[in-house]
Amino acid sequence: MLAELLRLKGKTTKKVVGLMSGTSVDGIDTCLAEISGNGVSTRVNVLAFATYPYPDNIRNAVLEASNPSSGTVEKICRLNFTLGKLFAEAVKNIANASGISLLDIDLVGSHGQTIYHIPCLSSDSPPHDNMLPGIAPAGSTLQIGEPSVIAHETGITTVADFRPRDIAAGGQGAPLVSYADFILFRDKEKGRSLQNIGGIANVTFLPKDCNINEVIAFDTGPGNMIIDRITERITNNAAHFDKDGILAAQGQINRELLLNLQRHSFLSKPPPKTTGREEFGVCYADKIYNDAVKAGINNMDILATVTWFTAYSIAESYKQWILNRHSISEVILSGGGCHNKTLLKCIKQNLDPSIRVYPIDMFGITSDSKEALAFAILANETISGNTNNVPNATGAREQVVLGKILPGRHR
Ligand SMILES: Nc1ncnc2c1ncn2[C@@H]1O[C@H](COP(=O)(O)OP(=O)(O)OP(=O)(O)O)[C@@H](O)[C@H]1O
Ligand SMILES: CC(=O)N[C@H]1[C@@H]2OC[C@@H](O2)[C@@H](O)[C@@H]1O[C@H](C)C(=O)O
Repeated sequence: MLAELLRLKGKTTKKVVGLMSGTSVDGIDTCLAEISGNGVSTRVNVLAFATYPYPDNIRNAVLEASNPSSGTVEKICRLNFTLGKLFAEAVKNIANASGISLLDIDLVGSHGQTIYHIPCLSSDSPPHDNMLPGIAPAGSTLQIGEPSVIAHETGITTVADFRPRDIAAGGQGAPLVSYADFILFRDKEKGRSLQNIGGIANVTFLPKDCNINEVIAFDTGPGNMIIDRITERITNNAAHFDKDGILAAQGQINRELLLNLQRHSFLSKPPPKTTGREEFGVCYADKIYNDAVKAGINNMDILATVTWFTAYSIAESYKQWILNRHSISEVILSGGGCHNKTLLKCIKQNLDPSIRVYPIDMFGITSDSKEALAFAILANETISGNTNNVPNATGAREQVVLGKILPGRHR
């Protein structure tokens, strides 16, 4: 293993595969990139990207495992190795599609699949939550997709399980892409927001000419998660998302429903903050839908209103936590939500007209590939021995080296 680590540390340009499946549970984002250098001198060249969709049974198994009322230790235990296989297949598929041998890939960085996330235990958490009273309560997080399977099946050294070390350092274990955003997008002339719209939406704000400790990053709230679930309800599961925002465009905003949504406590919570299915998942969205139907609101208006609320939660978080001290010149969007034209229109309407809003694709990175690329970069940092969390984003007490390293087959 030492020989492998020394080989990798000595290699200035590496072929790295980043793997990420997020809270939308739509599939495995797989990015093959050439990464040169490390730290602030990192340079990346994306060679290939693909999303390998989860088969329906796997998607349902992940959603079931993520729900405390249906998940069991046996289901999670089995799913961990099943996803490890699928993630390994994703590496093999992207290598095959790119016409390169697995032997030419130096490293894999795998986020895995979040099953459950507890950002932090408050000091007054119920005893059964905080089982070690008197010892600083920490949060906890679980990502599965067994990296030992990835390393064994591909023969490639794999870095995975990035979030726990940040939580061990007192942070919330998320958001982590802010490190990659800093590496790739900091600018000497202007402040810019990198806004991810995945199942959950999160922002990295890079003040003009900032250093890593000046980065502001947090989850802004729901991304596609509520929109997806309401779309499933109004289409009786015929659709999992509002393609291009076509359905929401047919509806009108219901003021009463919007006011109710805007009262969600997450919006007024100061950073550092992260969220997930636990707060904005199926249970939350189903209650919103069922109450709205009882109030006589029609389906398209419900979808139009939650779409507007998602945009509002993003813009409102800028006003509350960024624009009070900084100016934002541009917002660069990534994540699958970029494809929702109605959501993009709502975001622009909620932001000051002076702020330019455009997709990340203008920087040669597709909106769907950014997170997978970020975990390739994080893996390169870990193998280089560099700290790669952003304490200002997660609340960690210090910068730490994230992840666990599983050596590939002996070369
Ligand atoms: N054409 C489209 N029109 C509207 N929405 C779309 C379209 N394509 C994808 N999406 C949305 O993007 C979502 C997937 O986005 P993405 O892969 O960025 O989420 P994720 O990475 O799983 O989430 P997170 O960043 O929270 O981990 C889908 O669930 C859907 O809501
Ligand atoms: C626990 C977890 O998986 N959180 C995700 C989720 O999806 C978006 C947002 O919430 C972000 O905080 C995080 O993922 C991204 C990749 C991050 O860590 O930056």
